[in-house]
Amino acid sequence: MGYAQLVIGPAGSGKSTYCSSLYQHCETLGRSIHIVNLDPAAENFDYPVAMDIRELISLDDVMEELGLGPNGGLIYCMEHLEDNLDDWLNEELDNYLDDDYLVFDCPGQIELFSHVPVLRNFVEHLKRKNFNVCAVYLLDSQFITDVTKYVSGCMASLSAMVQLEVPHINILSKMDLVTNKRDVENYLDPEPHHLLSELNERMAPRFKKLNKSLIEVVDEYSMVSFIPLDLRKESSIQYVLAQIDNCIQYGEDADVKIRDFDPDGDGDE
Ligand SMILES: Nc1nc2c(ncn2[C@@H]2O[C@H](COP(=O)(O)OP(=O)(O)OP(=O)(O)O)[C@@H](O)[C@H]2O)c(=O)[nH]1
Ligand SMILES: [Mg+2]
Repeated sequence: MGYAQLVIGPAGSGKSTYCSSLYQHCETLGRSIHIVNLDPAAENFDYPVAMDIRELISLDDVMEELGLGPNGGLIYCMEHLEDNLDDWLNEELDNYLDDDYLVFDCPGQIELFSHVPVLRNFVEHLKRKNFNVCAVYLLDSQFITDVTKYVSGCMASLSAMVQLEVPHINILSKMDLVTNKRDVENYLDPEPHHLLSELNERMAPRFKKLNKSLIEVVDEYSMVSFIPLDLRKESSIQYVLAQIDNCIQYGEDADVKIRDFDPDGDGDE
């Protein structure tokens, strides 16, 4: 059984920074973790890259040879990855052991988890390879400065959740940029009524019915809950990681192993 986090979220929401902080955190703990770059456009990394999509395909080549723009080029690269799950990805995964923990740093283009099936097929593939997978959706804390932004961020997260069908954790990133902590409280686990009245206040009266439906959708999926992440604090990273580990049952199996392991070798329990 392997373990995997798929780190997704809008462009610039802090996915790669989260990955590198997570790597450092685990390194301090002496815990093994491997970060995989799935962004064919990424150039600089603050973490050791365990696997790299750029070894399979380069965005620059695609743009140049096929005359595609950056976003079309990215979709092309990701579809190429999809076509190569059985060979390239499997070969790469063969380098890892059963218990390994992989973190996939994804590109930020929203279409990858809204309407293109690439990531879904990627996740399905990992599941078939016996990985417990969790989607980790990062939303920039600046989204809470405006309720309309916040709701659109929630909808994007929801569409990822519906598309991917794996356990899903929402994180509010860049908490160091939030000056008024009380503002945040209202958005971590918000009251639907509260959100609705704020939306109504913010938007023209003719949107009232739409607002109500939107909030109902978000509420019915009961997914609007965010864990705040402040990368300056080890305790914050630790808390987020514990929630994710719990979600993919990491550690539970390890406990079983430790219990099953009989150091005396006499077989008595
Ligand atoms: N203040 C602050 N800035 C952050 C934090 N995390 C990321 N940033 C900044 O936000 C910008 C984007 O961060 P990235 O980690 O590259 O975001 P990303 O989600 O990987 O971006 P894409 O891969 O392009 O979608 C960078 O300038 C980071 O320095 C944080 O916790 N606090
Ligand atoms: Mg990135």
